[in-house]
Amino acid sequence: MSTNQPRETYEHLIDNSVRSPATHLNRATTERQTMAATGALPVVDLAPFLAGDDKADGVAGATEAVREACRTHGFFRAVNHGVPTELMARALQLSAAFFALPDEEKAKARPADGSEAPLPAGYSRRPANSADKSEYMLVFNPKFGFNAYPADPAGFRDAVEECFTKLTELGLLVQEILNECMGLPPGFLRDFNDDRSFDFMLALRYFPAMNEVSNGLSAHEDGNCVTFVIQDDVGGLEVLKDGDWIPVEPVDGSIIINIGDVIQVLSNNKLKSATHRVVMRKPVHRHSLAFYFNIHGDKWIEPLPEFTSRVGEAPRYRGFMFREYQQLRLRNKTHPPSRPEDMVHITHYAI
Ligand SMILES: O=C(O)CCC(=O)C(=O)O
Ligand SMILES: [Fe+2]
Repeated sequence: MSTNQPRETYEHLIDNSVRSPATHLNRATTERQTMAATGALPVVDLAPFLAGDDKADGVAGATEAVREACRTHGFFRAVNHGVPTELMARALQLSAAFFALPDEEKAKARPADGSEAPLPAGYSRRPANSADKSEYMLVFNPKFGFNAYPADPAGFRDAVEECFTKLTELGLLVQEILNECMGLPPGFLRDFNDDRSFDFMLALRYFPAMNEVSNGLSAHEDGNCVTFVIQDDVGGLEVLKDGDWIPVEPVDGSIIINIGDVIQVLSNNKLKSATHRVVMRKPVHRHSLAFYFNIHGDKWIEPLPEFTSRVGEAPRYRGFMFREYQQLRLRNKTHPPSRPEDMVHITHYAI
């Protein structure tokens, strides 16, 4: 994750989703959150947290629902999360319009060489030797000035930036909820992870299934703190749970949230960074937006005392600098290039 990574080496940092059936989500906040499943994925209503009052009805139940989902699946579907459905649909639609442009047009959305960004921003495509088949636009928090945008389609940049802002707010909220779920002192994660310069978002387009089924994105775990996925109505994202691949069905207006390796390590495996993948089964493109709520590369990551010495449990991981882990993930995917078995997982630091 150092600056000036050669262009071909950054794509696998991405461990990384446009409209869906007219499913109407129940907006009512129930006293006790249910673990009701759409497909088999837990659903959590975040409305109680957005009521702006810690004591709002439903906060305790929703916190418990998040804890349970992160413990059992590492994944959940969030509803009433504060990101407008209209914004998500607009961003996906404009993203699809961008990817439909000729390659020469898309290639113009590239930053000048020498950018100081943690990863090269702008348009790219997974190399031909990659098992994964997609193209994407990578953006950082607009305030750092790293981003390169296409001139067309009009409104794409605004939609992407609005999404970035809303997803950052959601990331901060989910971080607070996880802090509570993990029983940490109030504000611990907020102070520990107070730099937003490594957060990034991908607008992704996957290619139509070639035969009946094609690889979209190989099985992986996300290396960051928490990931947020907004997907169109095509489907293909799947989560591994107890040996079975569970489909993450598209549901209009919902956002998929999953725990990454950093939280799994900090919690000494109490919360789970689940294996997931994208499998293309339809002869159409798939679009998604994946937002990586990350942590600064210089942070030292190790299991917290709350989950080790204070409870008499052995740490399951040795400590590491986040940047080092990210670089290992990159390098092993590209030298030699790109076989799923070359992927470095968090087990690299397991004790
Ligand atoms: O596109 C998706 O639905 C998921 C992407 C993903 O898993 C990732 O980028 O890490
Ligand atoms: Fe992922």
